[in-house]
Amino acid sequence: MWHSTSFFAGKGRSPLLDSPKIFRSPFLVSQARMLGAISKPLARQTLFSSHSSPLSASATIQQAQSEEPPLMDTPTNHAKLVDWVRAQQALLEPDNVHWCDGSQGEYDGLVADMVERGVMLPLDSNLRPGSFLTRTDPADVARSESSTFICSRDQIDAGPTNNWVDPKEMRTELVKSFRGAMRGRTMYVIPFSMGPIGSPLARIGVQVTDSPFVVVNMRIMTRIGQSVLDALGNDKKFVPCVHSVGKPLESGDKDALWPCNIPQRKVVHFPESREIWSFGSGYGGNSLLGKKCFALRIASVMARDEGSLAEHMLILGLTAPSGKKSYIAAAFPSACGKTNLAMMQATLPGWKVQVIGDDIAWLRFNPQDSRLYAINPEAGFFGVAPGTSAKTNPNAMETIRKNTLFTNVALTDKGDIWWEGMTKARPEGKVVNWKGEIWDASMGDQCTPLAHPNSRFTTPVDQCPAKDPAWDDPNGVPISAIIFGGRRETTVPLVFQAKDWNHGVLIGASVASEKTAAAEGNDLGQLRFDPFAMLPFVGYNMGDYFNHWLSMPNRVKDPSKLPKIFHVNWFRKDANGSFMWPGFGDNSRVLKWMIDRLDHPEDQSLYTSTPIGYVPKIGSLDLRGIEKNVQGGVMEKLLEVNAQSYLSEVNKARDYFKRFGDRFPAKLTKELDDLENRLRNSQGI
Ligand SMILES: Nc1nc2c(ncn2[C@@H]2O[C@H](COP(=O)(O)OP(=O)(O)OP(=O)(O)O)[C@@H](O)[C@H]2O)c(=O)[nH]1
Ligand SMILES: O=C([O-])CC(=O)C(=O)O
Ligand SMILES: [Mn+2]
Repeated sequence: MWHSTSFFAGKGRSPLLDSPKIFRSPFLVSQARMLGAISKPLARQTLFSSHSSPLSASATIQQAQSEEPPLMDTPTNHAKLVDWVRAQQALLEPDNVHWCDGSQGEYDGLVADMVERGVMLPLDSNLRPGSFLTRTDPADVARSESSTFICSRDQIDAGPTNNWVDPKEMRTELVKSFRGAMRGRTMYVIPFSMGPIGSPLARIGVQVTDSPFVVVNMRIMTRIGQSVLDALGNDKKFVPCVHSVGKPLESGDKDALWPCNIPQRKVVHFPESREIWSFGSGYGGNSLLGKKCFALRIASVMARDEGSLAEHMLILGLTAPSGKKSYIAAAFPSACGKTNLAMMQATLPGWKVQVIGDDIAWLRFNPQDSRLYAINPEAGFFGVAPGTSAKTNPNAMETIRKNTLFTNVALTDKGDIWWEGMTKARPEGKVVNWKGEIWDASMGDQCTPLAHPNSRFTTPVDQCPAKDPAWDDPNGVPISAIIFGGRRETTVPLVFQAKDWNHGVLIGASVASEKTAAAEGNDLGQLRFDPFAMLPFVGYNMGDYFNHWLSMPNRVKDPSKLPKIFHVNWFRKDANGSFMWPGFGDNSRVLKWMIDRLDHPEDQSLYTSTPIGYVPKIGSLDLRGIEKNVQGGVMEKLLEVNAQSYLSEVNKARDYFKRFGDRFPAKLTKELDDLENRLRNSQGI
């Protein structure tokens, strides 16, 4: 039963611990077996000296020759993988090595251990079964863009938007940081698949980590374990990923609840050898290496080389009242509404939205039908908690009812979670905020916000009541429309459509947004360019990335089948600072307009042609049921295109694009010139 006092002590006794299941956990058995199998034959010194540096050994992983035959007891006969794991063991010097099999027993065992140590707090088993709260170190709460590096051989290939360090120098620095980094800890080996196992669009990675918290999160966010090793066979390629919290334990040291090493934190990518090294942070975007590091930074490089795309996009299935289904992908910067749009409960009668993915899309052309097919490489949602409520996102609320890992949210005295925006009023009674401070109503605004603005939930897609039947279709779904968007208080209308593909690429390249809490920094709310919502995630020169997008029409037999491109802005504000558009489920009205445009491209009652693209005629948006919210000129304002303001946008964009030098495509300069001319003509200047 629930005892609130145990929470406030920070060491809730898990209902799991009372279950004899834990003590018979197959995890412990398998761990013992693996430890014996792996660590015994490996004398650290011999191994270490057998490679001049395990880092350079892994750099040449594709050519590496195994110097010893694969050990019979490893769960794989993939010689290069075994060799690589041994090299990491030699470098990192963990006390134990555990190959993750991905089983429920393994997960339960790791969770039980973290509960016992107070790292994870079990929530009330009736209110929130199988769910836990973790509080991170207050300095480790978001992606750290200043310590994220793309270490291409030549600096120009990382481009002006990425941090770059010479790869040789970086490798020397990494050896310094990583040598002995796992002393006193267990090294977990996580084989993971991005995309349904066996899908032609899926790719495999193997992450070693000393964080059991990362293991349990990876099990929700990706497909992990033995089935992945089976898919890898004896010689298929994998992306090697090394992660350490960067806090080795010497004997007698007491471990921190959230070990990390902020001063030395770095998230490093080697695009040519397709490797990832992350040190010092346990926060999701820095430590779940399948997500931003692999599925975007490394995968964008692979996509460039293969003629496909790896994008920071949600994928949704939209069903019209006629039953006709379309799939839409949308790129918005971090914390700008992807999860909400993907899980939306449409307020427009007869329309239904279902989710395929909420953050990342891998897209590839099918030569047979010239259409772009997308998969969600992930298996879970790592969603922003604040603002999520039964009103704004009922599907998310239903998804997180059970088996969910919460990070940096507030804890109520009922043993449930809370965050700003979940309910209008704060919970009654005592609440522990994300820093562990106790708050009650008598304290007013102290200890606020109660949940960190970038607090998150980790939860399986499979639990989402709005999951699309094709969400894990190994062949992906055909995309009809691509949407770009950002958080813009002014200037940018609710929705407009690109005139053609190249104009659409300019629209993607010009995405700008007010900064959110998803990345660290003191510049919250400031406008920054975030091309394609990929600024922190492109693994190569962004100028080349623009070119790659421009090349898409040449890659298909029938370019008329390319998705149509749109831009949206849910975040326009009025003079009082309130959002003008109701947003959330009402965004279905904008999706419907897009489908109307696709179905009836010649119907002039649907749009006005403006210098920035096609904007809806007011009457063409279905506003039944929300007329009151948008009366008194609100719709006119939301759809207004102010040429003066847009000319100043063009100037800012021109200035921003200068940094790409001769890697900036001439075709985009032409698009920008054309846009400027259209705006000037409309003004008679
Ligand atoms: N006003 C308004 N706010 C929205 C809308 N959609 C989402 N938000 C808010 O924007 C914040 C972030 O939304 P998410 O859907 O989690 O953003 P995301 O793009 O998935 O974020 P990442 O996971 O960081 O990539 C939340 O606080 C939402 O409540 C909308 O249509 N209107
Ligand atoms: O990567 C993360 O930490 C979370 C996320 O989705 C984003 O920031 O876009
Ligand atoms: Mn994201």
